[in-house]
Amino acid sequence: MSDAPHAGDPAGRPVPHASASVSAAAGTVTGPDSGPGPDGAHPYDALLLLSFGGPEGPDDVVPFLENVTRGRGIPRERLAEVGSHYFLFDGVSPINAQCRALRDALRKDFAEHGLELPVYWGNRNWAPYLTDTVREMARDGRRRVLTFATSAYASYSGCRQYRENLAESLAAVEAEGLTPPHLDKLRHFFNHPGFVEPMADGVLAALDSLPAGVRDAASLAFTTHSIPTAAADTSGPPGDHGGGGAYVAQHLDVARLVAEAVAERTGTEHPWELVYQSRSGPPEVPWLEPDICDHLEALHAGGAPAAVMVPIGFVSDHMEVRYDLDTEADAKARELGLPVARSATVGTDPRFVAAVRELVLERAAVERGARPERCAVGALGPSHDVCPVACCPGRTGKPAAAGADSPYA
Ligand SMILES: CC1=C(CCC(=O)O)c2cc3nc(cc4[nH]c(cc5[nH]c(cc1n2)c(C)c5CCC(=O)O)c(CCC(=O)O)c4C)C(CCC(=O)O)=C3C
Ligand SMILES: [Fe+2]
Repeated sequence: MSDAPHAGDPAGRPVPHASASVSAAAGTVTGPDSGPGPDGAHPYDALLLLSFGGPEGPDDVVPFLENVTRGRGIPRERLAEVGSHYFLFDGVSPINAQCRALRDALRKDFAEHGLELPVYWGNRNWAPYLTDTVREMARDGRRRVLTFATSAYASYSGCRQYRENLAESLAAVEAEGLTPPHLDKLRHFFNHPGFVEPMADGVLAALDSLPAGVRDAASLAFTTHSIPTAAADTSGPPGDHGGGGAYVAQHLDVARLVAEAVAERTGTEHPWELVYQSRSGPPEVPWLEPDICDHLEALHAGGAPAAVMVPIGFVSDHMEVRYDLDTEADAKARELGLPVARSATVGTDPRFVAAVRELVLERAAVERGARPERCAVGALGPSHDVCPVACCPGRTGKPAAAGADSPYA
């Protein structure tokens, strides 16, 4: 935080220097555990936690899936299949409970650090719906709101689609005669140490849970949501397009960072690979591969004694993790006789919660004209604050808020 005045830590601990060289391997805490300084989060008057949403009972499942897939060309069989995953869990997705927990953890962290910034929560696909939340913020008189979307990496699905949802909600609230707040969006956080370090800890714990005889030679299978290769190739700003785009490059860097942190702490270099899961869409459309289940087969065939599945694509243990990994991929591994463990997602790890606060304070300082230190680990550097024109393009050219091509300047 170079230009912004620095209040230090109310607990009286020394304030560590925010640095990209902070060792993920040493398990040290991340950037500045900083208080807000006299400007607080000015010019922002609220934080919006924006997420995917999920059903919370059997009657919600079909309407939820209709919301998710409207106009997306998902085959009927795939929908029935995905619906059955939710019914296995009584129609309850874990994601909303996890968002409530994150919202509450953020409120607590902000309060503990003297940051007066209300936290709202809205979803793309299920209640609390984003439009209802934007209306509530308008009624509460919020004028400028910073959005934290629970999606770490660049892609249409993880970035622009959320920005399109923001634009739709702004338009809907405006049409009701209300003045909605101006909305900005935080930079992608994939390479923030508060995201990377808890994942490295998770891998160490998962390795420890494997039988001692197979632990040292276990492979790390870093896994994320598959997307169409065409969407991957155009992910991120135009200059990053092609060859898997920013989406693949960002995941590869996180995987490498976690693998290196694990090697440093165990003294053992585990072989690793980036693989994909939760493929959807018609079979003739190419999506990123290999699939995690095929990868487990290949590992087994190649003589790997064990594997850790590391869900770097997801911030919490929602359905993609509980079903696609803990149920389906786990069954595949059992069938093969391959010992596997699944490492933890960051969830409400205090380092991740603190990272959100740091990102909020960083962006607020930028908007005040300061040049704060921008914490990031790995080779790619901190991501852009404002998505440039043609960043993560969609098929429809819908208006998107919180970017250089936003009609809501
Ligand atoms: C990149 C990415 C993320 C990570 C970034 C982020 O977190 O945003 C993500 C997250 C999630 N995806 C989720 C659920 C679903 N995703 C679907 C469909 C799709 N996801 C896609 C991509 C992503 N998805 C894509 C390209 C499609 C095809 C349809 C389309 O092009 O839009 C479908 C439809 C059925 C199916 O086709 O599988 C469902 C039900 C849930 C909630 C889980 C819960 O309930 O706990 C979460 C967090
Ligand atoms: Fe983007």
